[in-house]
Amino acid sequence: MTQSRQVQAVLFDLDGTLIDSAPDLATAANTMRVARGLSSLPLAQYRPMAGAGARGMLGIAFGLTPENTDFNVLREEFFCNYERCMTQNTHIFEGVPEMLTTLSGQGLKWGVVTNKSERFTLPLTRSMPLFDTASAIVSGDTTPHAKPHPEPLLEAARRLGVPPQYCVYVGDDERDIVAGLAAGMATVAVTYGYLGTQADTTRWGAHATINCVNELLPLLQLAASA
Ligand SMILES: O=C(O)COP(=O)(O)O
Ligand SMILES: [Mg+2]
Repeated sequence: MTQSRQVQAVLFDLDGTLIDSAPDLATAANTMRVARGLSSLPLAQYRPMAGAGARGMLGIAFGLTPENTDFNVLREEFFCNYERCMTQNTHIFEGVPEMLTTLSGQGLKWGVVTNKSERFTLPLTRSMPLFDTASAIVSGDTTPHAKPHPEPLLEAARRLGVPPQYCVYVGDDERDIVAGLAAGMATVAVTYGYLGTQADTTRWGAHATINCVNELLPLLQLAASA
């Protein structure tokens, strides 16, 4: 982190940052393929696009883009499948529970800002006790705009009662960093989720990039004492 600022709260993206939802997203897309007589595709094929949610999965499964006329109908079918399987093989990334416990122990608040809609975010986070200690959970449809718009991040900061300049936003996609910077927050890009360490995150403009969960706390302590 290059800027000197006192960190009071850490906000996290959900998919690809706190949780690995790629297996269940892939299952929802493969269910659609199988229903059409096509074979399932391997998870490795879906994984790099998991950060783009339904759009990413439908792109891999059927080469679909939001410009296709039947995109919305197929996306709703995907959502219905995902709703049925979304807690089956989704897990929290290694090191996340310990990292959040340490953050809370240091008196920092934490929260979630995701582009997933509340329809999925709320049941998913309620199914994992980890999220009981989150001070705010803001979804893609909680405010009128989703990331890369800064509004959901500003809403989370409001709910935490922490000015945005004292918040750090951690995410695995360029839209996370764009939103964080627009909200006036310090930003950290992560590569351990769906992208892999070869990902070129430098052009996103994040204050820092981490390749594993354990790198976050030293970075924040550095930022806090800089
Ligand atoms: O489901 C999505 O579109 C992505 O969700 P995320 O913002 O938590 O990465
Ligand atoms: Mg993400």
